[in-house]
Amino acid sequence: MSSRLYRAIGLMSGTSMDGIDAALIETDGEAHIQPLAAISLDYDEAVRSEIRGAVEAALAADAPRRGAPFDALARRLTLLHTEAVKKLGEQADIIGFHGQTVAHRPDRGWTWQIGDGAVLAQLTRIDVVDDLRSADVAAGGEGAPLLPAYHRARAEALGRPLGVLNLGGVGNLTWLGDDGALIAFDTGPGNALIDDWVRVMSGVPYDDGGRIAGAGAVHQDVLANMLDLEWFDRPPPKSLDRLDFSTGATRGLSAADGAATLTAFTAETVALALAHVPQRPQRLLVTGGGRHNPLLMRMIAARAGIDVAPVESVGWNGDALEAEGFAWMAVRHLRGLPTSFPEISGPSEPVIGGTLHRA
Ligand SMILES: Nc1ncnc2c1ncn2[C@@H]1O[C@H](COP(=O)(O)OP(=O)(O)OP(=O)(O)O)[C@@H](O)[C@H]1O
Ligand SMILES: CC(=O)N[C@H]1[C@@H]2OC[C@@H](O2)[C@@H](O)[C@@H]1O[C@H](C)C(=O)O
Repeated sequence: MSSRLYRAIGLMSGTSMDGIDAALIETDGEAHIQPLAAISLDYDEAVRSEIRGAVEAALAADAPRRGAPFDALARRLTLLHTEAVKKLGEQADIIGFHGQTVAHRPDRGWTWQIGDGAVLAQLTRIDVVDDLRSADVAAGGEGAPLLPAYHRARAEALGRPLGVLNLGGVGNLTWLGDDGALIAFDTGPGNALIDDWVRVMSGVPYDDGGRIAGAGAVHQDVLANMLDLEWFDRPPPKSLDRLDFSTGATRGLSAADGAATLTAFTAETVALALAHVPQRPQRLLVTGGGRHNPLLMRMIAARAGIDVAPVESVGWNGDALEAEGFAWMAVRHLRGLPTSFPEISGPSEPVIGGTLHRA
């Protein structure tokens, strides 16, 4: 018997803090997945800087808490997510609302995304599932990454072994073996360090096309120092907070050399990640904003010794994939199906994540 199909909207505002991706899919929360529409809504600089402030304030927190600066920002972000739903302009049965991560501390027993699901449900008149990570952490998981389960569902017909690499603010890898095995974990900074560096050194939000780094030279000594970290050897499951890595090691370099060195570092973290999988993937499909950086893509191919291609090469939309994944998870929540898994984020058993807010 076939399951009911839902029209589901997913809303993702990632660790790059650049805006909201919204996607509409038709799905049963299992193998039937039909992407229908997608839009992005960029944050203006005032919102970005407010989020950066909250992320820094959250660093010192012992636990998620209310109060300044989080409550005002949460209200503002909820309104912007409502706007994103309006911009998408589609009716839906359910919204999967990720929220803006301000801190991710599974080692302290919590992960913290802000945004108010109950208010979003009232304003959009659509039921909302939010807080999709906390139950996983409560069950002993990392709370991230979650998307690999969606990659598995989307990649059913693709050849194995296969790698899917997300280059957002933070990077994460999904490895699908030919025997049905799956290994997934955060790899290191995606674009976060490159973004942080060029914002301070060149006054731009990101290194468009890798052009700043392309004019510089990689400082091998600095790179070697940055790579000398026990974290890379640690077996999965593992996940990262956006601020777990910093640009401190490149201080003193020119804008171009620093960008080149941080781009090489990011590529090396992918090569190191591939050491954790038992078979080299036939190819690495790249999603997230980093696939728009040709220098980063070339460096990954060279340093990891692997064919690299954007996910568009298999017909996926790399700007919408995360939002689609949270739409799919919201439907799984409604159907009582798990949204996170021991082989991915490491909970003791499959977990149904999320909190449902009725419109
Ligand atoms: N044309 C481009 N050239 C270089 N880099 C780009 C380009 N376009 C986007 N990016 C990079 O992609 C980033 C945004 O990526 P994405 O939207 O996948 O992040 P996210 O959704 O916040 O990530 P996360 O997976 O951490 O949640 C930008 O901050 C920038 O670094
Ligand atoms: C805590 C948090 O927001 N983590 C994000 C972040 O961005 C990329 C990487 O770090 C990944 O672990 C996760 O997002 C994706 C969507 C995931 O859960 O699969």
